[in-house]
Amino acid sequence: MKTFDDLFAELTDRAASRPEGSGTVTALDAGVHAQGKKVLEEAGEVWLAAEHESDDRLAEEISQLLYRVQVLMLGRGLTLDDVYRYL
Ligand SMILES: N=c1c2ncn([C@@H]3O[C@H](COP(=O)(O)OP(=O)(O)OP(=O)(O)O)[C@@H](O)[C@H]3O)c2ncn1[C@@H]1O[C@H](COP(=O)(O)O)[C@@H](O)[C@H]1O
Repeated sequence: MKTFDDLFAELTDRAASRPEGSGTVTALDAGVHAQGKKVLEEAGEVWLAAEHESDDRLAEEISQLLYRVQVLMLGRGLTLDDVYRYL
């Protein structure tokens, strides 16, 4: 099963190799403003799912929020260590 760190490594590779058809590449090219909007949008969906949807739907929304946070991190050039040192 993929972990948070696994996904970050995968997205870092996408950013470097820029494979055709990658949604991550498109999201990175859209810039930090668009990336931040996606984080906010997914956070809202997580909130709504937590109040109104099943555990499985909530978990799916959380996975999308984690993905969007990682895209924003890459967009700003942050590493996992930059964040983990505050945990
Ligand atoms: N984990 C994710 C992931 N989570 C969410 N998303 C994207 O976020 C979308 C869901 O978010 P929204 O609710 O905003 O849906 P949407 O508005 O229809 O999305 P868009 O039209 O804005 O793309 C999905 O359709 C994906 O485009 C993800 N896209 C990719 N990944 C993983 O990232 C890796 C790299 O993916 P690619 O860059 O696409 O190769 C792979 O392992 C993927 O599984």
